[in-house]
Amino acid sequence: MKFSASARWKVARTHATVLLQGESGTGKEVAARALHQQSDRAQGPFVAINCATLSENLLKSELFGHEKGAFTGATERKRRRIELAHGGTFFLDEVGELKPGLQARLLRVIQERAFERVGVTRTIEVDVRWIAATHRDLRAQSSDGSFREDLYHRLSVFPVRLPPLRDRPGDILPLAEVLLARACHELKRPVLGLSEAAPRVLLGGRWTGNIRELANVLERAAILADGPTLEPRHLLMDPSGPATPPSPAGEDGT
Ligand SMILES: Nc1ncnc2c1ncn2[C@@H]1O[C@H](COP(=O)(O)OP(=O)(O)OP(=O)(O)O)[C@@H](O)[C@H]1O
Repeated sequence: MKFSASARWKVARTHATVLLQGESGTGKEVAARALHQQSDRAQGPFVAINCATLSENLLKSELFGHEKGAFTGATERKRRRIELAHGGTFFLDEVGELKPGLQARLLRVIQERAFERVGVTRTIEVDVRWIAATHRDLRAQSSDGSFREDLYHRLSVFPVRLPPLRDRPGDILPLAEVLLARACHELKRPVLGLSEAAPRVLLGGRWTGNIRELANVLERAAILADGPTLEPRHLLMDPSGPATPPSPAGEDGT
């Protein structure tokens, strides 16, 4: 399913659940924050959790919190992230990594807009807008049984695919300018300009790490460049990734 850019901004203003799909580094978290900022919840909290980095138990406790005495070591009541997101947006990153038990609990929260803290039966109502992201094919996962089909349908009310950078070469240079300015700003140095030869090198990259890789290359370049201009020799690309054509001798000033 493909939606135009204007359709994507229409959905930002709604409460609809959005599923962002794309390779690592394509900007899923940036898109989730932008959707939140464009919504009428912008003044509310934006709470994120990465489902791939925590163990199942820790993730359960982080998401739902627990009541004092719910298990050994639970010495005090903990409000956790779903409660903290009340009135705002909850961003579930790498949702395809959720284990089946947590998938079931999450489905209940999304369907019933309420949940129970670990250790209590009293339900807590929450008003949360859900945005989920994954680098996996969640539809395929739901077909092969590794992801609940009902949860997949709940999450993919409005699916948005973020294409890899190599499939949108027209975005490379505009993004490079923004990322270079950001890197220079962080390094507290005047913003560098691109030399005449630098765009060819940037456009020749494979960018398997997508925008994140582009940002890293430009940050390194901003550290290395000592004049006002960024030259091809400052662009240290990952040798396993880019397919940069060799530059004619002397073109980059080396
Ligand atoms: N539109 C954009 N403009 C400027 N920078 C961007 C844009 N999109 C992404 N970036 C930058 O690219 C990097 C990766 O973005 P982000 O973390 O959103 O990607 P992701 O798809 O969520 O990655 P992962 O799946 O690995 O978590 C970040 O440094 C982010 O600031």
